[in-house]
Amino acid sequence: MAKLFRAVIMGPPGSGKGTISERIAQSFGLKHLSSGDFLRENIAANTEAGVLAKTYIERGLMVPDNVMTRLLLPRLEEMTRHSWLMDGFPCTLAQAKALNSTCDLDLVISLNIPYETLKDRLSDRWIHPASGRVYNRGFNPPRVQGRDDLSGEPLIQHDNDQPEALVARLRHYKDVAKPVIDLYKSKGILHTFSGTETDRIWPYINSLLSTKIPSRPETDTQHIPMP
Ligand SMILES: Nc1nc2c(ncn2[C@@H]2O[C@H](COP(=O)(O)OP(=O)(O)OP(=O)(O)O)[C@@H](O)[C@H]2O)c(=O)[nH]1
Ligand SMILES: Nc1ncnc2c1ncn2[C@@H]1O[C@H](COP(=O)(O)OP(=O)(O)O)[C@@H](O)[C@H]1O
Repeated sequence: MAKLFRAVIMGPPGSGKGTISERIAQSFGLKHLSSGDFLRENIAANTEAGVLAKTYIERGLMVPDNVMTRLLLPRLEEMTRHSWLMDGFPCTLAQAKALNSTCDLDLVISLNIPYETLKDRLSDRWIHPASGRVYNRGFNPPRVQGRDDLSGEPLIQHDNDQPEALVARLRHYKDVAKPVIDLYKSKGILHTFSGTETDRIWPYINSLLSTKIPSRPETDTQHIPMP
């Protein structure tokens, strides 16, 4: 069996982690894992961790490190047969250290996007809450305005995507991400991409990954379901 590939994508809110992760998953057949999706699944299933996490998310707070690691690390340990790309975890140094003790990462992608760009994107971000599907009126609009493409259900905007809340979220991201980025830099696995447009950044990420993972064969395009 080919060697498994394990990668993490980091970046401030709105930097395009979700958008780029989907492209990586499609092009290279990695499983796209998202901390936000794991949390939403646990909340929907009323698990102990989900009930606890909900109380933080509802208040716009980060979920405590021990809840995140208890939730995610066992799921990652189970993934012995698939290469994966994790989006949204680790967020803090404590999470990164816990992940380190569970697995060896091959690569970390860090997105470096100017504040003005983030502000513009997020103030125009529309979300389908049930699935986490994300739209942007200019970049990837829904087929019918205000409606999810697959379910037809209404799209919503997050209060914390508005400029006032965004400044605080970005400051917080910078503070907590810095030691994580430094850790991965010191391990020699950090690759930083800067720019204002996902479509301009993507070719660089694509060619970096092409040197590390074989491209997905044309015929093998089916979606791999979550375990
Ligand atoms: N205009 C524009 N919008 C983009 C571009 N790339 C992504 N977006 C949109 O910007 C918003 C944020 O992108 P996401 O992929 O959700 O970013 P994220 O880093 O996962 O964000 P968080 O989930 O908040 O951490 C979405 O509405 C995207 O559709 C781009 O190059 N240009
Ligand atoms: N690694 C993490 N550590 C702590 N909390 C997290 C983590 N990932 C996600 N969360 C929590 O889950 C919420 C939803 O995450 P996500 O879907 O990535 O969206 P966003 O960051 O855009 O709100 C976050 O606002 C945060 O409260």
